[in-house]
Amino acid sequence: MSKLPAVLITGASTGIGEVYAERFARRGHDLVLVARNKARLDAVAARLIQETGVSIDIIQADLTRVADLDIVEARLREDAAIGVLINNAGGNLRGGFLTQTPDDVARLVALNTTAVVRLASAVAPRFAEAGTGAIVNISSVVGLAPEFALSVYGATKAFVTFLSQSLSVELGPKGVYVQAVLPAATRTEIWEHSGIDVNTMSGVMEVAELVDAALVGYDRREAVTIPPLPDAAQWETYQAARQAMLPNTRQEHAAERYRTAG
Ligand SMILES: NC(=O)C1=CN([C@@H]2O[C@H](COP(=O)(O)OP(=O)(O)OC[C@H]3O[C@@H](n4cnc5c(N)ncnc54)[C@H](OP(=O)(O)O)[C@@H]3O)[C@@H](O)[C@H]2O)C=CC1
Ligand SMILES: N[C@@H](C=O)C(=O)O
Repeated sequence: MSKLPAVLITGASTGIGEVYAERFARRGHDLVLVARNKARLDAVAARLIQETGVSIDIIQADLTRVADLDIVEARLREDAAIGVLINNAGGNLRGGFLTQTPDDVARLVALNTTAVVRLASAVAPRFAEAGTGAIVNISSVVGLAPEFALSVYGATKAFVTFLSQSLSVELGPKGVYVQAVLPAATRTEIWEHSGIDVNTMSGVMEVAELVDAALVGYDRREAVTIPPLPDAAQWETYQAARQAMLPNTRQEHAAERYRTAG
C-alpha cells in the first residue's frame, strides 16, 4: 500500500491547527507542525505520536519573521514526503483601524497573507511537477463581510479566499487541489487575543466540529468550504452574480452613468 503524504500544518500548537493535526494523524499521515510555542508543539506531538504512532516533526517558527519563514519554505520545497500544506496560522488585532498601530497591522498582514502566499509558493511547483498535492488555506467568512468593520483582518482573509480560488484555476489543471476554508466564529484562543470573551458570543462553533466539516469539504475536493453555511446555493448564487458582472467591465468607454454632460 502506498504511503500517505505527510502534512505540514501551520498554527498547530492550539485551536483549529491542533485539531487538523489530530485528524490527519488519526488518518495515518506523518506530520510537520509549525508554530512559535515549542512547549505546546512538543505536547501536541507527544500526545499524537502516543495515540496514533505517526511520525511528527516540529518547526518552531514565527511566520512574521523572514528567517523563520525561510526555514519552513525550505522544508516545503525540499521534503518530497510532504503532499499537503495546511496554511492555518493566523491572527486578528484588538480595536479598530483608527487605533491599530502600523506595526501591528504590518505584522498581521505578514502572518495572514505574506506567510500564506509564500508557503503556497514554496510548495506549488513541486506539487505541480508531481501532478498531485493539496493546499488548504484557512480564510474566514469575515473576508466576505466589509460590514463587520474588521477592516485589516477581513482584507487579509479576502486575500486568502481570492488567492485560493485563483490558485484553483492555475493549479487545478496540474493536479493540485486548493481549498479555501471559511469558518465563522469558532471557539479558540483567537478571540482572547482579540480582546473578546468568546463566552459572551452566540453562534460559536466548537473547533472539532469546524475541522471535521472542513475535512468533509476536503474529501469532496470542494474549492471553497464554508462549514457554517447551510445552503450551498447561496454561495453559488453569489459567485454566479460576480461572474455575470465581469464581461460587462470590458468597455472602450466609461459607462453612461459616469459621463459628464457636454
Ligand atoms: N476561531 C475563529 O473564530 C476563526 C478562525 N479563523 C482562522 O483560523 C486560523 C486558526 O485560528 P484559530 O485556531 O482560531 O486561532 P488560535 O489563536 O487558537 O491559533 C492560532 C495558531 O496560529 C499560531 N500562530 C499565531 N501567530 C503565529 C506566528 N506569528 N507564527 C507562527 N504561528 C503563529 C499559534 O501558535 P503560537 O502562538 O504557538 O505561534 C496557534 O497555533 C486563523 O487563520 C484564523 O484567522 C477563521 C475564521 C474564524
Ligand atoms: N477570527 C474571527 C474573527 O476575529 C473570524 O474570522 O471570524
